[in-house]
Amino acid sequence: MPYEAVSLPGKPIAIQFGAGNIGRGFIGAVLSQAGFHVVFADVQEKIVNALNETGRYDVHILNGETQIETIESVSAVTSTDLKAIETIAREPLSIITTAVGPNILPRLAKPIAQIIRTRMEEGMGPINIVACENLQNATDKLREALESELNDKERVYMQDNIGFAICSVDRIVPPFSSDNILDVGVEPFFEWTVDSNSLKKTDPDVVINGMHTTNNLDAYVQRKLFTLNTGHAITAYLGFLDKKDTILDAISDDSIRTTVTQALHESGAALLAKHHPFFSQEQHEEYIKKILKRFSNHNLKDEVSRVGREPLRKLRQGDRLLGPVEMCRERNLGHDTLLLGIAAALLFHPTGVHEDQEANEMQDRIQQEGIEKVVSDLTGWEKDDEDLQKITREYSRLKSA
Ligand SMILES: NC(=O)C1=CN([C@@H]2O[C@H](COP(=O)(O)OP(=O)(O)OC[C@H]3O[C@@H](n4cnc5c(N)ncnc54)[C@H](O)[C@@H]3O)[C@@H](O)[C@H]2O)C=CC1
Ligand SMILES: O=P(O)(O)OC[C@H]1O[C@](O)(CO)[C@@H](O)[C@@H]1O
Repeated sequence: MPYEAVSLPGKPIAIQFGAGNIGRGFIGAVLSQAGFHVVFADVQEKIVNALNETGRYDVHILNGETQIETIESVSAVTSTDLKAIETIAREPLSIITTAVGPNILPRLAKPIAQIIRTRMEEGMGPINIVACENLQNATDKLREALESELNDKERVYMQDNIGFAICSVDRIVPPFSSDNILDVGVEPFFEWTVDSNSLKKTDPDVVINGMHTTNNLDAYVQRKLFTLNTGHAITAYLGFLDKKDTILDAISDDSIRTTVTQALHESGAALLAKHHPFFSQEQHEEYIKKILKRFSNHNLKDEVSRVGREPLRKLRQGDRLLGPVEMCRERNLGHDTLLLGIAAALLFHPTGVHEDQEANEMQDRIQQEGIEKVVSDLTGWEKDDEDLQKITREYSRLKSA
């Protein structure tokens, strides 16, 4: 179905790339509730058509009661349809957000470059781009991909007119089953924190309720990634080894809960050392408790296979597993439980419907090259590094358990 201009008098437009769980369940919903008409750009035709046919969907807040928020004033385009993308670029656009996954993000360079090009040709003013992905500096990575799509003149326009704001995005939105393919199920908690220093003033200029801005973004990003995501990943990997299906099953196991709590205290000590006085020991203790409570939400069916997905990405330097370990190493702080979490990640290998391409690739590499070489490549450490040896010992122990 061809895209038609939205042209809603007085209504600013937001484009949300990715109409998946976070796109519909969090960022798109916040933007719609803040007064935007939200155009989702996705590659799934079924979702694009359904959004255009109904122009609304329901967000089910999974808190044990029936609480539904209806999200209205939404439509959609196919993200590869550059003609449609060009049409939206001419509208009163003020923000572009993404939630497609870190590995897909560079593919958005083409459609977003089209938007920038069109706006330059039309002499249009500033807009902001915020990549909402579980990846440190995701927005910067998108900007780098855009730079290679644009010519010199377009790059200058981009520098002057496009705000690239890094953010931290926190809401657990697992897949949800419902008669309506557009409906999503979300946990009640949400926190979207955006770097205020990078945002440009747009016309129309909109205050976005639900989007918190700060000039200390680094601390927010690392606190979230190295606590929520670190704890979630270790729960998933230990749960997988213990044949648990869901995060709830895994975190309800005393032994797994104790290990995850210990890992979060190791990571927490490094976060406090780095970011004090941004948050205090007491505040961080509360933050950890709250996260463990969120993992224990009986109304979420969040499978360990989803939370553990793409283990090689999660094992990259600076991500949720090696990131806190590096912070501990730099400060001489204990991190043995985090190393155990890494060993568990290296054994992640779901099969059947949950089969994971990266997990398969990781297992093939371990089989062909040996565990020491793989850990050395992932971490950048020498084979005789004490921590590398600890990981391989834990790996062998868990493997034979
Ligand atoms: N689900 C969650 O609870 C959270 C996810 N995140 C992050 O949000 C991002 C998205 O995750 P989910 O929403 O869970 O994934 P998802 O798989 O539910 O959604 C991704 C969407 O992107 C679409 N997509 C794929 N290629 C595309 C392209 N070329 N152009 C436009 N759309 C495309 C897919 O069709 C899908 O609808 C990831 O970076 C994830 O780490 C962050 C916080 C929470
Ligand atoms: O989306 P990723 O990076 O694969 O990791 C799954 C993670 O994303 C989340 O869905 C939300 O932060 C967490 O539930 C989980 O830690």
